[in-house]
Amino acid sequence: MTLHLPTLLLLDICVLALLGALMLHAWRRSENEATLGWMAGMLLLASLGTLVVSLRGIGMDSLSIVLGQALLRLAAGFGWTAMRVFAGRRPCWPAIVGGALLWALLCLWPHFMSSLPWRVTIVTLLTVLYSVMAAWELWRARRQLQAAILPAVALSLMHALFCASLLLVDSGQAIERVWSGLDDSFVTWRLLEAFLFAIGIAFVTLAMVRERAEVRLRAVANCDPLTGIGNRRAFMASAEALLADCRRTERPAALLLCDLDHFKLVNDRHGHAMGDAALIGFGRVLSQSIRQSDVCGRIGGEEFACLLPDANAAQAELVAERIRLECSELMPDPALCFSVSIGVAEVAQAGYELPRLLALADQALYRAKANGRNRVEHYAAQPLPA
Ligand SMILES: Nc1nc2c(ncn2[C@@H]2O[C@H](COP(=O)(O)OP(=O)(O)OP(=O)(O)O)[C@@H](O)[C@H]2O)c(=O)[nH]1
Repeated sequence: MTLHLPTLLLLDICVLALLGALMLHAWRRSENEATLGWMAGMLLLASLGTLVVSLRGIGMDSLSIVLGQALLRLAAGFGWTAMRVFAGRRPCWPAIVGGALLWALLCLWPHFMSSLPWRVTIVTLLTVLYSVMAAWELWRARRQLQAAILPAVALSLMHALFCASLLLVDSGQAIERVWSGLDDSFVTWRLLEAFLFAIGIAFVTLAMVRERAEVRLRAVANCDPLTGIGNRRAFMASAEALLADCRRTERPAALLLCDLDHFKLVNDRHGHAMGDAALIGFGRVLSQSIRQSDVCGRIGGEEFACLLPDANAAQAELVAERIRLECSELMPDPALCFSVSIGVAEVAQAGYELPRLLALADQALYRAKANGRNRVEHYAAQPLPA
């Protein structure tokens, strides 16, 4: 099959420009997510570079060769930087413009300018280099990227491989034939591959940016902004899932309901900033006192909850006692009498229903408050104190 080169060039220029404009729009809408800005730059530069390259043959050969290829190398530098900033690294300007500069400098050398194999070799090597660098930027940061990066890595490596293999079989002879008037499908296939790569990498980048934004939004929606531990919504969802797992595997579980004592006094006497610091400190004590398999959260103003799988009431009371003791050491001023009351309930009494477990733990908490605060009580089916 032979593709019509002028049609392909026109399509390439228009589609890249359109994609670049759409990417620019996505960049502005995403509150300036830098990856999209660099990707928009890559697409627009690629469109412009292709336009300048296509001017060859109408009396502007030198301009087309030097400027067109320099713009395309700059586009490759922008594409690499899009992946680099997505991976959390800063743009490196010398390397971004390095490819285009090297190209322009080599073009000052008449022997290089007159040698098509040399020109094609350098252009291809620079493309391969930027593509491999883009894949490497993503791969080295893969554990913290919170998005599926494999499509982008695979696309970049396939692009590099394709260009490298063309270099091995051609070294510019096909281009010579095309521009001297002979039709050759070889160059059109190369152009088509670059075109498809640009479209593919643009969509894959959009998907990566979107996926990461969703993961971050979900984390924000589930996190209590003051203490940094889970909020009520996150606690309820995780605890429900954990309880369902315990029910399925017939494991015990216990729930701790913690309420800071006389917290209104802390705020009234020492100000809200001190109250906030106490809440932050308690959140830290709580998350450090439990195992990784447990879940905890701030479920109200000064109310916190923990679900402990594989623990009965006696084991849960030990954990609660540890939390209570650590809490009493939180405040530097002993006059503050900063303490916590904790109610404990277990699934042996409440069953595997979270609302029932919370209700029984709440009754135990009420008993702890009524019996003088700064203590741990577990649920007992006795009448509550008045
Ligand atoms: N600083 C601060 N205070 C909060 C926050 N959320 C809730 N509070 C305060 O926590 C206090 C809770 O007071 P109460 O419900 O009367 O309970 P308490 O004073 O702890 O008394 P007991 O629970 O009976 O020991 C209120 O003064 C709330 O304003 C917060 O995010 N920061």
